[in-house]
Parts: sequence; C-alpha cells; structure tokens
Amino acid sequence: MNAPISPALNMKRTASAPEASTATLLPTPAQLRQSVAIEAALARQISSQRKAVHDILSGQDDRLLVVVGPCSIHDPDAALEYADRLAVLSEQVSERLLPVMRVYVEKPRTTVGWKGLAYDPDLDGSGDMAKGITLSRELMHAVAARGLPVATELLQPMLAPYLDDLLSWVAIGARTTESQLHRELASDLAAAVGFKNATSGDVQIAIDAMQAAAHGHQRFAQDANGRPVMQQSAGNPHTHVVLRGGHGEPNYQASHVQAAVKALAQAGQNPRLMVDCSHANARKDHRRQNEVMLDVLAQRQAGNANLVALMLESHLFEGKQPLNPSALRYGVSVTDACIGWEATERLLKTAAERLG
Ligand SMILES: O=C[C@H](O)[C@H](O)COP(=O)(O)O
Ligand SMILES: C=C(OP(=O)(O)O)C(=O)O
Repeated sequence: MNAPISPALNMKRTASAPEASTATLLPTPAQLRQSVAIEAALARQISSQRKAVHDILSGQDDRLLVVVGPCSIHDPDAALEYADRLAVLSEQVSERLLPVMRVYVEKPRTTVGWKGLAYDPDLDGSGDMAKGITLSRELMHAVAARGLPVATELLQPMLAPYLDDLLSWVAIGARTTESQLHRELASDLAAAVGFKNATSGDVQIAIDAMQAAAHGHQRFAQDANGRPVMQQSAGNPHTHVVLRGGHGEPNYQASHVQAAVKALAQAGQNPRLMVDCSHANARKDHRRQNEVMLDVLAQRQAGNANLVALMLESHLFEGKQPLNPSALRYGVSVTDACIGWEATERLLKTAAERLG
C-alpha cells in the first residue's frame, strides 16, 4: 500500500469492509506474559520506579517527573534508539529529574486514523493485532530492560492485562477521562495514573476521575486466560491531573494552575499535578513546547511546589510525516509533531540546572 492514511482511504476501507463482522483469535494475556516474561530483577526495578513516581506525586521526592518520548510508536527500532539515548540522559539528570519514556502503542483519534502499533503494526490497515500486542509488549520490556520507567496511555481496557505489569506511569487521555470504564481501570492499576483534562478544557472531569479511581470498584474484566471475570479493584491513591489545554487554548499559566490546585483542594484531592507541554498547551505547534516548559519551570522556581511533573512529545527528529509505509523517514512521528532529540536533551538539561 503506497497511499498515506487519509480520510479518503478510510472511506474506501469502510466501503470494502466485509458485510458481516469477523473475529480472529488473539493470544491471551497469560500466553504473552509467558513468552515475554519479566525477570525477577526487572520486576524489582519496575516496582521501585513506580514507588519513585508515587513519591514525587506525594511530595516526598522533590524531583520533577518528566514523561517524554514519541507521540506514538510506529517503528520499534527507532523507539529503541530513542530509549538508548534517553537512558544515557536520564543518568545525567537523575539528581533533579525522573524521566519516564512514552511508549504509546494505542492512539485515541478525534475521528478516524491510524490507531497505533497495537492495532496495526504493519501500518497498512491490515490490523494484525496479534503481532501488534506482541511487538508492544516486547518493546516495553526492552525499554524497561534499558533501565527506563515506561509510560503509556491505556485506551482499550482489554489491552491492559497484556502490558500493565511493565508500566510505571499511565495516562487516561483527554477523550476518555470522563469514561467510567477508564476510571474503573485506573482504580485497578499499581502504577500512578494521570487523568488529562477534557479536549474542551474542562478540568473538573479529571478531578472527578481521581475521586472515582481512588475507590474500589466491581468491574467487568478478563482474567489472564481471557475468561470474563468480576474483578474487585482496590482503588488507586496515586492519581493526578494533567493540564493539556483545550480547544486550542493553553491552561499551563500560573492562573490556570492556581485554579486547578484550588479545585483539587476543594475536592480533597492531591494538588500536585502535571503540565503537558504539547497538545493544546502548545497550540498543536511542537516548537511551542519549549516556551511552555520554561514557563512551568519559572512557576516552580517561584515557589509553586504543586508543579511536580511535565510531559513532552519528542522523537529522534523534529516534526511529523504522513503515514506512507513505503516512504517513511526514520525517527519522525506519524501522529502529532514532536520536538527532536537535540531540543529534548537541551530542555531536560535546562530543567535539571534550573531545579538544581
Ligand atoms: O496525541 C495525539 C493526538 O493528538 C490524538 O491522538 C488525536 O489525534 P487526531 O486528532 O489526529 O485524531
Ligand atoms: C493523545 C494524547 O493526549 P490527549 O489525550 O491530551 O489528547 C497523547 O498524549 O498522546
């Protein structure tokens, strides 16, 4: 397939879709957890990295949590080159920052579009999900094995048991924070969860989500062998708001942060939060992530201790490209535009210096 994924192509696919729906069996979570197993030492590393994230969110560790990496993964080799570089940089800034790598294998779409490595690893609409979830788990394992904590957005609750033992931080995205299913899922995770404000800019839904996720829930789930179960979750006390702007308007400035912190305090929730330097906070222009980050650092230097975390969308090379499988540039995003590696390195070193 040579054509990029475009609305026209998606319409063509819909037109040629089979009249009756079809089903293809996938491996169970237990099968995949066995074939891509976590060794005891890696399990200990992930457990201590989760605790480090929890400690930042509770104010016991005053480092800055930085969730950084590609908008989406479409090429595991490029992702691993990125991980190698980030692992070296992490060592250099670890006194003041805790970098966590974005390994995003599912993408929520505003309408239609490529939905990520887990859904379509061959980037051609063939939808080889068995390969997609295997590659996703292998990649997360390889990133963790390089010593990096792994972050992802969990979108399809059924995918969580394939991946969640590898995760140190989880996003519930702007399009799903209000969803009861995603709040229930968050209540059952060991990793910390950041709830994004809505695409409209509504922050209250993220605060409501924190409240809902802190509770135990009885929820429909599948066990490791894929059987349906009634799962009783314990509730997740390690959640926070992510300010990502809304409807093209930023919400990272001091007045927005102050308003969010006040609303969190009124709801009796953790006031420590993350600013996403990308998305509507950057008005969808990746180059603006720089100014968002510098503003947030200045707020923190001015004494706002509730700004404990940042998110950056960054890849090996700057910008984005159309998803054309036969003409892809290596290390460039196929979803939202990202800053390149040099800018990423500069920003993380600047943050470490300013918070030193
Ligand atoms: O972070 C990525 C995108 O902003 C999100 O997946 C929505 O993408 P879309 O509006 O291109 O569908
Ligand atoms: C989809 C993302 O963000 P949001 O939910 O804020 O749009 C993302 O961070 O990749």
